[in-house]
Amino acid sequence: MAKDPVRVLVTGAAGQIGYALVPMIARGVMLGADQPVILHLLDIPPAAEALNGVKMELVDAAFPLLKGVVATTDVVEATTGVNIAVLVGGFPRKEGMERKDVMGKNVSIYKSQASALEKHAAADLKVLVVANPANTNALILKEFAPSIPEKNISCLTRLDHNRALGQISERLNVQVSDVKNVIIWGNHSSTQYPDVNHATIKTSDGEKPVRELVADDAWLNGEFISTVQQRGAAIIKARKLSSALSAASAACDHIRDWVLGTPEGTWVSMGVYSDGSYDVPAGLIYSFPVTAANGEWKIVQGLPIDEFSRKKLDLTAQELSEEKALAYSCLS
Ligand SMILES: NC(=O)C1=CN([C@@H]2O[C@H](COP(=O)(O)OP(=O)(O)OC[C@H]3O[C@@H](n4cnc5c(N)ncnc54)[C@H](O)[C@@H]3O)[C@@H](O)[C@H]2O)C=CC1
Ligand SMILES: O=C([O-])CC(=O)C(=O)O
Repeated sequence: MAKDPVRVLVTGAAGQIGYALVPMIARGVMLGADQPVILHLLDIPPAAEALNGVKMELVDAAFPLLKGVVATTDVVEATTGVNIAVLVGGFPRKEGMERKDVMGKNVSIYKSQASALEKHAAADLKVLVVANPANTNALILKEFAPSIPEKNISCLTRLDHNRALGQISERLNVQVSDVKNVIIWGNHSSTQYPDVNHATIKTSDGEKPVRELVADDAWLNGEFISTVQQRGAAIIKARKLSSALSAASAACDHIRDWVLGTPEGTWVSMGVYSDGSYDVPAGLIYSFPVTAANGEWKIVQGLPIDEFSRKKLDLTAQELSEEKALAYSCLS
């Protein structure tokens, strides 16, 4: 029997990530090739005409899985009945800006969208915040939507995770699909800690540690980390626009693995509400290694954390605590 359609909200749908993301969702990249979808697209009035253009193109693409498109500038209409919300709407960072610089503009959007989602979305709503500062926007959303279970609110660090896989694959000249279990800890910002201490590569002799195959700790502890941390800025410098196709693809990976489950023996990185695991302060949205099954994620427990890593986990937690305070000061 055909499945019932899932309603997926994309905010900022007239923007550049939105333009890359909506066709992926309509093709089944996010929820599977047998899952019909109804897209809810939200943007603000100055972008209404462009948003309508996106809707026209979705119609023109004749996607078999796409059962409807609601394109609107009305938050209530956009959020009504949605099962999944991918929140991309906001102001992107420009060259020379840190993600903190876009804080004031964005947190107030997330406060008001929290209320709309709480009132109008489906009971099983899952939220992915993409817009920066992604962790802190997600935290504000959580705090101003107390009836949405905290386990249903997350932010995107999968792009950073995929960037780390990509760097290892390039360095060793191996297939990216043979690299797994890198971790992005902490904030989706330049303090994030891309950790390869538990990452492996599939070889003809079985799985081997990334550290052993790279055999260059100076690179792994230095340039590798800074390249992943600064990749967003490098893309902005090259394109004069921030990452879009890779961000859209990562958003699909994030939701797909959350809803459909992670492969056996593989974890991914997701920004989720901290419960104090790994001595990360509770009450932050922090990126952890997670596995998912039956639509629920779980933080991978018990990984040994060496002294080098400990400092980096703490540094990015510190930044998130400061961002939280700054966000509240922007809201007051
Ligand atoms: N977490 C991650 O890995 C990444 C996050 N980002 C962030 O994603 C966000 C979107 O990036 P782009 O698509 O490149 O930006 P964009 O400027 O092309 O699109 C943003 C869209 O959001 C709309 N918008 C603004 N306020 C809104 C509101 N209140 N409600 C609904 N829509 C609203 C704008 O009109 C625009 O159409 C930015 O905050 C960017 O920094 C970008 C790349 C990666
Ligand atoms: O760097 C930015 O502002 C956009 C972004 O989040 C990324 O590409 O990781």
